[in-house]
Amino acid sequence: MKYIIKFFSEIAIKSKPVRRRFVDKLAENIRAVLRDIDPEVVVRRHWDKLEVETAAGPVLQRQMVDALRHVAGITYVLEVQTYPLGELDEIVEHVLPAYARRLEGATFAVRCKRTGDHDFTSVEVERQVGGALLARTGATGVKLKHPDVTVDIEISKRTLYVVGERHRGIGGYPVGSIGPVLSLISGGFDSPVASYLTMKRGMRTHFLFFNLGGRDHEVGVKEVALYLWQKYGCNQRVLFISVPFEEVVAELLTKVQDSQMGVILKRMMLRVADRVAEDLEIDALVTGECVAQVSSQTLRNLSVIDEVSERLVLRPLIATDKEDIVRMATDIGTRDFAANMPEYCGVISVNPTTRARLERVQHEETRFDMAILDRALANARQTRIDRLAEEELEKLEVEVLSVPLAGATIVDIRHPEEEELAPLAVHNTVLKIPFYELHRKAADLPRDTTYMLFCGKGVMSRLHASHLQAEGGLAVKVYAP
Ligand SMILES: Nc1ncnc2c1ncn2[C@@H]1O[C@H](COP(=O)(O)OP(=O)(O)OP(=O)(O)O)[C@@H](O)[C@H]1O
Repeated sequence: MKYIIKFFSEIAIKSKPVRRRFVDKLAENIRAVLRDIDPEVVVRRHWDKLEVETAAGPVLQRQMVDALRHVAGITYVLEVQTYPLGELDEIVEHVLPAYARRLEGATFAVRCKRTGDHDFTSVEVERQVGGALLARTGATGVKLKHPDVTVDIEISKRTLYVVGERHRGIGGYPVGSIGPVLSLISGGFDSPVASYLTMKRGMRTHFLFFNLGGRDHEVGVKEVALYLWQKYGCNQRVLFISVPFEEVVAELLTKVQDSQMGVILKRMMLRVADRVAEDLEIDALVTGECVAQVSSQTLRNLSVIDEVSERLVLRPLIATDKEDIVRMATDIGTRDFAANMPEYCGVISVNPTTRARLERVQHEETRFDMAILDRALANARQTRIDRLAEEELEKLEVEVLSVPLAGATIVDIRHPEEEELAPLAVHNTVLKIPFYELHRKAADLPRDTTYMLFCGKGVMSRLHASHLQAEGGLAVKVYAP
């Protein structure tokens, strides 16, 4: 099977060298994503498109299309058949089998895109193919505006491309083609969506989490970061950095006026983020803040917060309605994480200020022992995101087996969409509990059996297994075939 990858539309206005750089990056990302599914996959570069060729079977093909639909920088993935270009009537013979079934009872229009020198025009191809399809299929008629089916043909020099299914991509820029950012992620609805948007716009997005107290919260945030990276990150190397902030919280609770606490906590986060970013040579920070979403998210407060950072603070969601954010979270698959995120201890003012005054805030901060920030930074844990699970495993002994144990119950923790694409074929009893529900449902699982967690790549399952084991009570192993 061949696929044609249509670029993001903004590429049309780029200079030649910039265009080449973006296209190279996109090709590299596509290779990185598809190699996991088909190591033999071939990706070819053309000026106006990329071509992907695979000899994999239909199940893997579906997985490949699904993966491509989440690679930033792609507007369309077209399934195509290619033929050496012959005469006009030969074109008809190639198009007919690809469209006959879909045209049954439908209106259609033929669209032909042609590059190279030929002794016919695109319009002539459209007329000839259209006439033949009308005469030889069950189509009800030609309709140039809003047809039920568009018959897509491309002719490039001596090659004919007959386009079958067309899948919409997410658009944006290839991840890694724009500079890196450090995203402050807290696992609610907003910050994962903000991180997705920076990834989609081509920024290599590293994750920074402040642990305010609560292992469950940390595991939950790691999971959502890992999910975003696996689905949209194109295997780019990124870091997950976890900074212990319990001591900061304790200091704030004892030293700072209640109404100023929220703003000061965010200033403490930005101070640390700024230093982490400096070390990593990252120019911008990202947060999920949105003006007026909660009463303390005022422009005044945000500018007082920003005052401590030397770096640009990007807020991709600043003017987005909450319902649109939730819709985006649903579309990208992070909604369920947010809805199931374990409660965590935060610094919540009973009556937060909405008009922070810089002098007042600075005065409050004189009582705060800034050495605590140095300690938090010194104790930060920085892990390559693809190694998160190994790091968790180092802390605990969780057995990883490549074959299921007789009598064990396999828990398939993949996202339902992923599970549907490649159902698990084992003889054991299989429970389907998506990872975002596992924590909640684990409490009700009978204790008299061994559970083997399974996920596509073996990362999420390791992360969860060590977490469940740490909580005690369940006999858990990892099934990683
Ligand atoms: N514990 C944390 N670790 C990292 N970043 C955080 C943390 N808490 C808040 N932030 C950052 O500050 C922003 C605003 O914080 P706020 O408390 O309003 O977020 P939230 O409601 O906890 O979570 P979210 O923004 O993910 O919905 C977040 O979007 C996130 O970028």
